[in-house]
Amino acid sequence: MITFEQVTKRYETGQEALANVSFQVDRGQMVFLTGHSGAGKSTLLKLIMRMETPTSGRVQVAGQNLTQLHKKDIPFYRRHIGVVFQNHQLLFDRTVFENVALPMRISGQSEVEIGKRVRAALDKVGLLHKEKSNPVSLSTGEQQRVGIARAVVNKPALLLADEPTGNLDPELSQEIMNLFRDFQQVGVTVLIASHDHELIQSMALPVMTLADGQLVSFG
Ligand SMILES: Nc1ncnc2c1ncn2[C@@H]1O[C@H](COP(=O)(O)OP(=O)(O)OP(=O)(O)O)[C@@H](O)[C@H]1O
Repeated sequence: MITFEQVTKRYETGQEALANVSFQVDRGQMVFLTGHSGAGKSTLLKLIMRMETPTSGRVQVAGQNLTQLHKKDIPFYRRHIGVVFQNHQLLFDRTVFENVALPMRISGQSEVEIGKRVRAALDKVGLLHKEKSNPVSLSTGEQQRVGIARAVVNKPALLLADEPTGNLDPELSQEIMNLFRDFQQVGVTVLIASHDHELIQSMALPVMTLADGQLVSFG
């Protein structure tokens, strides 16, 4: 699903964020990405989202060489990737339903389809009864689940999460992980960047470790 071949990313500042990184994540795998602050985790995720391009090497996602991806095709490409952030980036001027509906509105889908899929996504994260609420009235864990519902509403084949449990207590973190597991079990590939060693150790999952831009282990 994701293949990096000798990928190096050097920013314009001269900072080398990734150095000669190669790995493969198979379809349907769930993998942790870890490493110290500044190790290159966000850069790796940005390359997968095609928000950055490699200085050298090749990034391939779902059989598509991202360097060859035409600019006009990037929005369509991104539609197949769900992204979950630590600070969930919800809009507080609209309902939970509308927050989750946003990616589908952007891709111009019908009202009937939106209603069906948004409710299915909210049901999956256990928040169907909150569809009319404003996200501001929800707990942090619930807000994070709304963020996850929004990330999966377009049924992505790939789910990326950047510190998804950063501000949650261990119990809620576990809950979020169980949700990711559910998605993995229906065939979604899940890549989770995290600093949370306790959480990582509590899950029997492959771990990719970056240090100073190098992939030091994957197992
Ligand atoms: N847009 C940018 N321009 C220049 N340097 C950057 C840019 N983005 C990241 N860097 C640098 O690249 C290196 C890797 O950063 P990155 O954000 O990928 O690390 P990270 O592992 O995600 O860190 P954190 O856990 O703190 O988020 C760091 O030295 C960072 O300062």
